[in-house]
Amino acid sequence: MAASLHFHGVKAAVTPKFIPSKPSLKNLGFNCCPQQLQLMGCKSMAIVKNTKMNHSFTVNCLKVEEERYTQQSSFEEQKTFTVVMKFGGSSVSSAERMKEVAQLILSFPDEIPVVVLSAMGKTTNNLLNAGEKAVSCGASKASDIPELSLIKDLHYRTVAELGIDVSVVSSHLEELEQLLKGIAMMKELTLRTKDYLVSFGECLSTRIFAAYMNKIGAKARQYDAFDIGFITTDDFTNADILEATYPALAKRFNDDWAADPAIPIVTGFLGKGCKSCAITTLGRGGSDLTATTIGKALGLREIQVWKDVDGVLTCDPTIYPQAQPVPYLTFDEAAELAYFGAQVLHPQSMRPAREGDVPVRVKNSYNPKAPGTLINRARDMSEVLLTSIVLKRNVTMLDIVSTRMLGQFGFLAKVFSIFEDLGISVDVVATSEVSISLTLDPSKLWSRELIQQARELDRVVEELENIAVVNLLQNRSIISLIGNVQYSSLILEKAFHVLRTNNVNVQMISQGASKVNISLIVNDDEAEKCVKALHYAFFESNDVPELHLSAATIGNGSVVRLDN
Ligand SMILES: Nc1ncnc2c1ncn2[C@@H]1O[C@H](COP(=O)(O)OP(=O)(O)O)[C@@H](O)[C@H]1O
Ligand SMILES: N[C@@H](CC(=O)OP(=O)(O)O)C(=O)O
Repeated sequence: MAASLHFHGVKAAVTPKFIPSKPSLKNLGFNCCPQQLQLMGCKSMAIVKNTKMNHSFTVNCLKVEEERYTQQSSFEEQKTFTVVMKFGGSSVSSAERMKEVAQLILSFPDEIPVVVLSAMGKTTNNLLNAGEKAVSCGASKASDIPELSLIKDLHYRTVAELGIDVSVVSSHLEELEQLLKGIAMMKELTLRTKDYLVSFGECLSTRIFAAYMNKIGAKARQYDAFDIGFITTDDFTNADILEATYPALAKRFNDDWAADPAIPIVTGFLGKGCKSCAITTLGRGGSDLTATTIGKALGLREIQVWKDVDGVLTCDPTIYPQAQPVPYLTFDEAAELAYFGAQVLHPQSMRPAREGDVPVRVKNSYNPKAPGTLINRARDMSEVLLTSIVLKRNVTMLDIVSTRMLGQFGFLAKVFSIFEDLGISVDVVATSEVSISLTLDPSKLWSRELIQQARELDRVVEELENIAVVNLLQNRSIISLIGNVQYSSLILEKAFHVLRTNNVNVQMISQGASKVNISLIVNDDEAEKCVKALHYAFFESNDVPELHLSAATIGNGSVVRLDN
C-alpha cells in the first residue's frame, strides 16, 4: 500500500517497504518517525519519495519488528548513494541527449546516483586534433583552428538550447583558446599539456549537465575528478589510479551529501598525478574506469555504464552489424574482452568492480528498455561455449629464435627484461624450446609519437639481436575468442574449420591461463573476413554436423551438448 504525506510543505510518497531513520529524514527536510509511518500502514519499512527533488530516497531504514518504536532504537546510518550511472560521449552529444539523460536518471526514483559523464560527442577527438594543429599553425592562427570552432559552437549551442547561463561554459572556452595559443607559441604539445587540453571536454559537459539538472529542480553538484581525490600515477595520457583514491572519494562524497544532499555530477576520464599534481587522463574511454572506481570506493549496489549499444555484443557491430547482446558476463570475461580490444569497455575498468565485488550493467541510453549486459563475479558457464569475438588490429608480432635456447637457463627472463626496460607490454605469447613468438600491446605504442614508436621498435630488435635471431612482423591482428575454455577443443575445431574454409593461415595461437580466452593471430587484411565467418559459425549457424553436436544452437549462453 502506498500513501502520501506532507512534511514542511514537501510532498512525500511513502511505499510500505522502508522506514527511513530520523537523521536521514532530517537531512531531507522531513520530520517524521517510524510510528507515524506505521500509522500510515507501513508495517515494516518505507521508501520516502521527495517529489520536490523529484527523487526517492531509500535512506537508512529501521526494520520495525516490534510493535512499539522506542527512542532508544538504534537508527543505523545507511550508505547514501546506491548506483553509479556513467554516460559516454555518445549519450550526451547534444542538448536533446542531455535532456533525455536527465529524464532517464530521474526515472529511477529509488536510486541515489553518482553520475559520471564523458565529454560531449566527439569533443575529445576535436581537442586532440586542435592541439596537433596548434603546434604548427602559428600563434596568430590558433583562434581559427576549425576544431576549436566546432567545440565552441557545440557548447554554446547546448547551453542556449538548455536555457542555462552562458557563463557556465564561457570562461572555460576562453581558457581553452588561450591554451591553444600557448601551444602554438611553444610549437610543442607534451603529453602533460595534452591531458590538460583534453580535460576541457569533461569539465565542460559536467558543468552544463549539473546546471541543467538544477534548472529542472533536481539538485546536483558538479565535481572535477582531479579535485576530489582521483590520485593517479604521473603517466600522462595513460595514468593508473592509486589506492589512496578510494578512501578520499568515499569521504568527499559522503561528507558533502551529509552537509547538503545533491546528486554528484563527476568528470570521467580525469585524475591528478601524485607527484606532478597536474591533470592526468586514464587512457581513451577512461570514464568507465572512473565509474567503477567510484562504485568500489562507495561500495555501491551497481555500476551502470550507459552506451549507444544494447550492451556488450557478440562482436564489434561496426564489423558485423548482426552482432547480438550478451546477457551475462563474468568480470574475467569482460576484462579479457576489453583488454583485447572491444571498444565498449575501458581495458582496466573491471579491476575496481571485481575488487569491490560491485556488478556492472552495460545499458543503452538510446534504448533503456533493453536489458543490457550484467557483469558479475561468477555465472553458470557449464552451458556456455563462446561469448564474444574480439578483434585487435595493427598489432606488431615478434618471432625470436635462439639456437642457444635449448637448455639455456634464463633466456625467457632476458627477453622479457628487455621489454620491461623499454616499458612495452606484451599481449600474446607462445613458446617452443627454441623460439618465442609474441605480440606487442598496440595501445602502449599508440600513445607515443609515430617516430618514437619506430625508434622503440628498432631498439627492441637491436637488444634482442644480442641473444637471438629476430623477425619483426607488422600489420597483424589478434582475434580473441572469449568463452568457455573448458570446451577449448570444440572451439578450436570449429574455429579452424572456419578458417581453413576461408583459406586463412593462423600464424600464432595462445590459450593463456585466463580460462576464458583463446587468441589467434592472422594478417590484418584477412582479419575482418575471419571475424564475420567465425561469428556466423558460432552464433548463427546450427549446421555443424562434423562437430557431432546434438544441440540446436551453440554460441552465446546457449546449450552445448557433446555426443559422447
Ligand atoms: N563487443 C562489443 N560490444 C558492444 N560495442 C562494441 C563492441 N566492440 C566495439 N564496440 C563499439 O563500442 C561502442 C560503445 O563504446 P564507446 O564508444 O566507448 O561508448 P561511449 O562513448 O558511449 O562510452 C559501440 O558504439 C560499438 O561500436
Ligand atoms: N572522453 C574520453 C573519455 C571517455 O571515456 O569517453 P567515452 O565514454 O565517450 O568513450 C574519450 O573520448 O576517450
